[in-house]
Amino acid sequence: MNAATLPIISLTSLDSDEGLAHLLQAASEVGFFYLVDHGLSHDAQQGYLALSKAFFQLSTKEKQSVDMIHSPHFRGYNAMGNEMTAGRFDAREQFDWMNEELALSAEQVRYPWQKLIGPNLWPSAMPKLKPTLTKLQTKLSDITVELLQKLCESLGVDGHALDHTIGAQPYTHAKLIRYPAQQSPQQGVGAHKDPGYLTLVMQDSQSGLKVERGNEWVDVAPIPGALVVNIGELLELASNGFLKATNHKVESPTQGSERYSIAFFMAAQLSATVPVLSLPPELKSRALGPSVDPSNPLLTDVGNNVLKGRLRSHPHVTRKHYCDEPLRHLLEKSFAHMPTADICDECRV
Ligand SMILES: O=C(O)CCC(=O)C(=O)O
Ligand SMILES: [Fe+2]
Repeated sequence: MNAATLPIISLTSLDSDEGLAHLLQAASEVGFFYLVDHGLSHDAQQGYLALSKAFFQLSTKEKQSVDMIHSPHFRGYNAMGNEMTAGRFDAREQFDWMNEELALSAEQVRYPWQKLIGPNLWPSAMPKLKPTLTKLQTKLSDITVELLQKLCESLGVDGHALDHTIGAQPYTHAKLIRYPAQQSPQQGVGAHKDPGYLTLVMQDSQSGLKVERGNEWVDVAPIPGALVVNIGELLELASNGFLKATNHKVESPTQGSERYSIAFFMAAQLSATVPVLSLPPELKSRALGPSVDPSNPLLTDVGNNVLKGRLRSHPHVTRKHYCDEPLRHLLEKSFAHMPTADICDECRV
């Protein structure tokens, strides 16, 4: 499969039954597609990617001033070698931001996922980063909310069937990402599924993103102006496995040219539990349940499903902020059904 055969969906085509049928096919058979006519122009995307490049060109000291190690809320900068996927280090540096919020006090934290709530870290050396990325977050959030409603319609349920899990605004998490060129192909990010409802990826002109199809890894080559969409674990759960959260990974570039991307993850509110939608009979009989992987159980309680990924991806942040009592005990309760040390090998949760 290549760029020509990965489905291309126009957001403005989704008012018609034909458009919805095309969407349903892409989301259920592939779990990955290109989105066009979404309102974020190619030039605007290039502007955001250029800003991202400028961020990564800041001095090490400036980037370290917003290092994620300072944030129990998993926000900020990660240098190369600070992220693990599928038990191996990823060859990428990145800057993460989420909904801008106030942190809860220690007494208010009853569940470990509540530690995800908090402020972002913004570098003082780049004052325009905060307003620009906040604007992008709003735009991408609006696109995903509209797309989620269209996916519900395509499944034959009320377009607003999942709105109550989102409330006034979804949980959003975004990353600026730089994959430096390597001597030989390396794990830019290892094979994984995304935890939320939907992910949007903006890519520069450098390939590297690959999606699993059968036993093959196929390229998701950049198409100018198109956003890449993939289905996350929460949507696989809500559709009882009818829609697929597909494994994907990024291979580092090798020919002297680095790769930039921006990934945007949209989920229900962290406090929500994702319902299983009542699909019409013709789809219900083909929804065979979500995938079962003992090392990666899909959790309908959104906060835990999101936290599971963050704790495993950034073990240095986990060790610094989550391994001491009383949080360690709460973590153990939240993930009691998972194998020991699957979340954190330091505190053995
Ligand atoms: O950089 C990309 O193209 C995709 C990144 C990704 O899959 C992720 O961060 O979850
Ligand atoms: Fe991903």
